[in-house]
Amino acid sequence: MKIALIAHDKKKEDMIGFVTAYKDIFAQHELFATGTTGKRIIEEVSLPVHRFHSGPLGGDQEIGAMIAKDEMDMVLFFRDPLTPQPHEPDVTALIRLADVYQVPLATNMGTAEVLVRGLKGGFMDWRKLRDN
Ligand SMILES: O=C(CO)COP(=O)(O)O
Repeated sequence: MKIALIAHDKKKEDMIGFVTAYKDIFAQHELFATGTTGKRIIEEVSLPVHRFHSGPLGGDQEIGAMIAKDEMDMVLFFRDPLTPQPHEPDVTALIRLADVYQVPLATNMGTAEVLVRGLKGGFMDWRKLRDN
């Protein structure tokens, strides 16, 4: 599966801890990330990650483009709801596209945990349901 990993600055420690905790699962999938999030995962968790631009420079939109092409299977986006983001429209657009295409999207660690465990269990039939 293709999984996008994105974390706002104040959530990056959480993302590193989360990916480390579930490294055995993530290692079996193809990982994509916005620039700084991806760099930290590569350096601190030692997993291969395809890095896009940093979020404020278009990374969210690049991941959104993959969603629009039906090339992304899951998005784990640890948002910081307490800090204004200069690229808030891009963040909103990414979440909107996930809803348009019904791609599983977590915006916090609690939901991400359920999705990743679901991934391990093979609970990924949403395309079959969506495309009926
Ligand atoms: O801003 C982001 C998502 O909106 C994340 O971007 P970085 O991973 O480059 O910090």
